[in-house]
Amino acid sequence: MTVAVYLPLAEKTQWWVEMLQGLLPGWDVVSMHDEIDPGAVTYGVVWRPRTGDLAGFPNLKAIVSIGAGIDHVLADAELPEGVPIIRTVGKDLTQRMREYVALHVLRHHRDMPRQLQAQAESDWHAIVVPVAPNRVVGVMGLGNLGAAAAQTLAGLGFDTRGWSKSAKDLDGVSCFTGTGEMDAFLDGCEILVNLLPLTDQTRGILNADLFAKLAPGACVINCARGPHLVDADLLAALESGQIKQATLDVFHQEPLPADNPFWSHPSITVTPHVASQIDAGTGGRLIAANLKAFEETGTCGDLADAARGY
Ligand SMILES: NC(=O)C1=CN([C@@H]2O[C@H](COP(=O)(O)OP(=O)(O)OC[C@H]3O[C@@H](n4cnc5c(N)ncnc54)[C@H](OP(=O)(O)O)[C@@H]3O)[C@@H](O)[C@H]2O)C=CC1
Ligand SMILES: O=C(O)C(=O)CO
Repeated sequence: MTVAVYLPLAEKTQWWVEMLQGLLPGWDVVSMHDEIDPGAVTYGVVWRPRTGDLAGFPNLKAIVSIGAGIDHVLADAELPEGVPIIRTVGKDLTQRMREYVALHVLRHHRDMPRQLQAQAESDWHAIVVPVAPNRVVGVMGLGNLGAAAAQTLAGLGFDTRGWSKSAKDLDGVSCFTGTGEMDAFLDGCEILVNLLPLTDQTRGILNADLFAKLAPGACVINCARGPHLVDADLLAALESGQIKQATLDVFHQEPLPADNPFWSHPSITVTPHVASQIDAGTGGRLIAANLKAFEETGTCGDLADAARGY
């Protein structure tokens, strides 16, 4: 078996090649940054593949996304049809996202940005906020990450809501389903967390119309994909006060260009796509396990649905 690996940075790709080679004895693991024999490649392991690379492998059995999302694979305009896509999910990734969401929800809940501003002004400004059960938080997307994040927030005592495409039943979380229940989900929501996959249905979902349905002065945390957000609508909603604060981990263009106004906006916290980053250690083991299972059985537990988009 030959596994061809691609990440935009050649150095990082090499790091994954070495990790996977150690975990897949007897297999060949190569970098797509090097010259390779396209006919030998049976598996592609990719993050943001270059258009046409995967189409150049005539014997491809499956494509592995180095990540939970598969939008970056589906973005390849020449993606070979019908080749299964395996995503990478696991408990370390879920744990990391739980931590990120808890950190930023608590930060907004306790109004830390205002508290830090007071400290900078040597101002003994005691901010009293509602207790968590009186704070409505909502999580969009109740998959591996969203469900875990919502249950973490419920465990902290928040009045927690979740929204997904199909009906869910999660302990401590009020679940809303589909477009029909979206307005009820958003109504009165004070802190909104986005953990949806990027699809044709969800692109641009964080827009002026949605912001207007939240509680006035709500906070928004986007830790899914940059194109979920209409950037100009967020800036306008911050200007009007409808949105008080935002935490953004993902962006239309990554790395976020130095001249992007988000960097210096007083009400925006920027993190560089680190909410739940996969490392070659944990991720490598998950990917190697999926590749071995797929090779032996023709399937594995983490198959994505390309037609659905996630
Ligand atoms: N910033 C970071 O570091 C990371 C970001 N991510 C992002 O997080 C996203 C979510 O990951 P994960 O939890 O594993 O995804 P899953 O595929 O497990 O879950 C997706 C959830 O979104 C729901 N959903 C999809 N489309 C719609 C829609 N149109 N309306 C309502 N709900 C919808 C699904 O509903 P249903 O259950 O009914 O199908 C499901 O509950 C990834 O796609 C990726 O973009 C992932 C990892 C790290
Ligand atoms: O797993 C994903 O989809 C990611 O965005 C990893 O950073």
